[in-house]
Amino acid sequence: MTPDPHTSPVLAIGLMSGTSLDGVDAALIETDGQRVRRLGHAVTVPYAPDFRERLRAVLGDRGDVAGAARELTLRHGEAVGRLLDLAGVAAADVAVVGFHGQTILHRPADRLTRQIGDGALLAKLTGITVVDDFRSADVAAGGEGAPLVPVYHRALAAGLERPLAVLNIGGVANVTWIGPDDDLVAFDTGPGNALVDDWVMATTGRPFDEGGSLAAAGRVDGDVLKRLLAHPYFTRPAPKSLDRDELGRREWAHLSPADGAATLAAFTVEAVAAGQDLCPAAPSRWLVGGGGRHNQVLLDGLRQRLGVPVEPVEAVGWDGDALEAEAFAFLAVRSLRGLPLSLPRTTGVPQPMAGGRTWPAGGR
Ligand SMILES: Nc1ncnc2c1ncn2[C@@H]1O[C@H](COP(=O)(O)OP(=O)(O)OP(=O)(O)O)[C@@H](O)[C@H]1O
Ligand SMILES: CC(=O)N[C@H]1[C@@H]2OC[C@@H](O2)[C@@H](O)[C@@H]1O[C@H](C)C(=O)O
Repeated sequence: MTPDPHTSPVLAIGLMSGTSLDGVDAALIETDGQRVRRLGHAVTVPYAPDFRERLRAVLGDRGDVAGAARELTLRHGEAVGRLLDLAGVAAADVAVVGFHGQTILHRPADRLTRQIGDGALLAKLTGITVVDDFRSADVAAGGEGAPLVPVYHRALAAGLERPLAVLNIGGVANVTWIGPDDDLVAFDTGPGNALVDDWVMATTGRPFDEGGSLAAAGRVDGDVLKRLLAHPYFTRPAPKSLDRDELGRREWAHLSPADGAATLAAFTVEAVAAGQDLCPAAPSRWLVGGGGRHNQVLLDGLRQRLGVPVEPVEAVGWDGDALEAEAFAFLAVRSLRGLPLSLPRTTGVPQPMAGGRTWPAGGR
């Protein structure tokens, strides 16, 4: 029987440029948009420091947004090229590229979210159909527009124990709770690495706290931590989402570099612990993806606070650096097939919501 091109598994590439502004992750998967048949190669193309600064300068939707969007798109085109070379796959064999873009503004309460990147240009550069603008439809319908990875986490986690929590510690941290009937609850827990990164850069000139060594040498300032956790975000019910710098009010400016790193790491951990109380039932296991899983202070803190196994996602054979990029490959296939990207309990959208905008390979 000939496979149905509308429902059979296809090769898809996902591209994610996250809130850490550190680079673009690209990943290849094979999926029908419901199940993941195969995980393929993945690459990261790091951004040079001057491009990071140009991206940082357009956060808040100001400055040379068009220039940054164009350069970002070129970097993404480069990532696709490298991934295809590595995988030994021809562009013509890839059905779609899921292009998340770079979030430069996220204010769902005002029905605003903006991811920059030029989908038409990327389709032209790669010769592959591109899906972008994943969050707008959800936000326009009254949803948070984030997180969107939960449906992918659920597909990947088929067969694992429940209730399961999949935690991503990127610039911002977000959790997917997967219940006994495969029901989902998701939200951003609070800070991930972005505050620590900015602090470590400002006080030591290094881009992040390698392994958590600076935090390990410091002492948590209980008063500062208490003030940080008093932010109204932490008592808001789920679903909820954050903009990168929404929590940054610099209460910690007077601390030593090590004490600041320790206090901000504790902030990330305590925000996750607060998030556990928003889950319908306490997860029996936490799987951690994103760059924060390399920070030992974060992982040790989570283990202490959560009291159940907390492991990097590699424990179940996933790639913690590629998970979000893979998710946007999966979501792009779902978008082409009209399947929902978000659900009432993942983004607060009134009904399961489709989304994404398609730029055909041939250009039109
Ligand atoms: N070896 C390491 N030790 C400590 N921290 C690390 C290490 N490697 C990466 N990180 C942290 O992980 C961050 C990058 O994480 P990741 O790539 O998951 O974020 P992102 O995808 O940009 O963010 P988001 O998921 O919020 O969109 C770095 O900025 C750094 O803080
Ligand atoms: C608006 C936006 O870009 N949010 C990101 C960010 O980075 C982590 C967290 O905040 C999450 O909500 C989301 O990304 C992931 C990929 C998501 O949508 O699931």
